This record gives sequence, C-alpha cells and structure tokens, in this order.
Amino acid sequence: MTDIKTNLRRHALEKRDLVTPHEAHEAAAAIRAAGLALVEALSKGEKPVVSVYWPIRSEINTRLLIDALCDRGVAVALPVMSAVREPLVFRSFSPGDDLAKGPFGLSEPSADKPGVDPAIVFAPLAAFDRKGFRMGYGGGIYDATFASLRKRRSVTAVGLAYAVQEADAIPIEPHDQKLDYIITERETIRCC
Ligand SMILES: Nc1nc2c(c(=O)[nH]1)N(C=O)[C@@H](CNc1ccc(C(=O)N[C@@H](CCC(=O)O)C(=O)O)cc1)CN2
Ligand SMILES: Nc1ncnc2c1ncn2[C@@H]1O[C@H](COP(=O)(O)OP(=O)(O)OP(=O)(O)O)[C@@H](O)[C@H]1O
Repeated sequence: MTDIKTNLRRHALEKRDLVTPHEAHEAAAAIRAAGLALVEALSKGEKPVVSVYWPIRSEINTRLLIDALCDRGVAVALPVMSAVREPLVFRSFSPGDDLAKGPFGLSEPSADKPGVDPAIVFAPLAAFDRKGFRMGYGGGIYDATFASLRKRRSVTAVGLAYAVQEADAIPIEPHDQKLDYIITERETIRCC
C-alpha cells in the first residue's frame, strides 16, 4: 500500500512540476473564478470563514483566490502546521499581513493572529481521484484536520489541483478523509 501511494504521489508531483508558467498563470485565474463561485454557492447569504493554503513549490497558485475572497469581505484564514498527523490550526489573514516562515518553506500567520474554525477548507492535493480521495505530501495532516473539524462542526472540504494530478483510484486507508469538491483549472467536481 505504502509503495503504491508513494509511486502515485511521485508520479503526480512530477506532472505538476511540468506545468509551464503560462499554464500556471491561467490556472490561477481559473481557480479564482471557480473557487469564488463555489464559496458564494455554499454561503447562502452568510459569510463563512474560508481557509486557503498559501502556495509552496509548484502547487496551484491560490493567491488570486485569496485576494478575491478578501475583496468580497470573506473572512480568510491560513493553516498553521503543528506536527505530522496532528490537525492544523487556522489563523486569520488579511492582505498585506506579514507571514512567518514555517517548516518546509511554508508561510504562516504569526501566533498573535486570532485562531478560527473554518467552514470551508481549500486543501492542496498531490494526487486525487474523482470520488474525492486525496493524497498530500504524506504527513496525514489534512486527514487529521478534517477528522478533527468534522467532530466539531460541518465543514466543506475542497481540493485544489491541476487536472494532470488526477489518478484512476487513490488507495484508501482507514484514516483517509474524503473531499466534498475538487476544483481543477478545467472543472469543479462534486464528489459523491
Ligand atoms: N502550501 C501548503 N500549505 C500547507 C500544506 C501544504 O501541503 N501546502 N500542508 C499540508 O499538509 C500543511 C503543512 N504540511 C506539510 C507537511 C509536509 C510537507 C513536506 O514538504 N514534506 C516532505 C516530506 C517529509 C517527510 O517525508 O518526512 C516533502 O514532501 O518533501 C509540507 C507541508 C499546511 N500548510
Ligand atoms: N491517522 C493516521 N493513522 C494511522 N496512520 C496514518 C494516519 N495518518 C497517516 N498515516 C500513515 O502515514 C502515511 C501517510 O499518510 P497519507 O498518505 O494519508 O498522507 P497524505 O494524505 O499524503 O497527507 P496529508 O493529509 O497531510 O495531505 C501513510 O502510510 C499512512 O498509513
């Protein structure tokens, strides 16, 4: 199981690394539009707290989406890592805030920013399948996070990835938490 997942992860990340700067730019605009449309459809007149990751490496770029959400008055939070297999905490973010350097090249809000529980979480994907099963970098962190949040409140989990990161089927382990939606530069998938 571990070997299959490791190979799937490596293969999908290699494909992600081949995305050209032009494609990345277009994809960032596409996920801004699709992400905004989904948040608006899920909000039903309320203003939910929305968590978006701050991109690292060749991850699909969320910065246009973050700006667009902030422009519309949506409360945005960024994840802060504590340890592998431990849930993330989420801290409020406003455009222009200084971000602190975390492990693995992460940029995170500093500890003086208020902690919040998001209702919608945009999560980065290494690989995904259409049913909503996902893989990240192998820390089990988003799985732990969705499990913990879902015990406390209803939360909509939205994966963001390039279409080339799709796999036929991600092998499932007991701790895996399913996504509700996946947004790629091509489409929004409602996972059933
Ligand atoms: N942009 C972004 N922010 C994020 C995540 C993410 O995947 N992307 N996270 C997602 O959870 C959390 C941070 N967790 C992370 C966990 C591991 C690695 C990482 O680079 N791991 C190493 C492998 C380490 C090992 O095997 O010991 C690697 O991939 O090289 C990065 C982020 C929260 N913020
Ligand atoms: N809660 C857990 N209980 C038992 N094993 C776990 C748990 N979380 C992760 N693991 C183990 O750690 C390894 C990596 O997990 P997995 O592939 O699910 O991480 P991931 O989905 O890539 O990480 P993330 O959720 O941070 O994006 C797997 O071999 C898995 O068996």
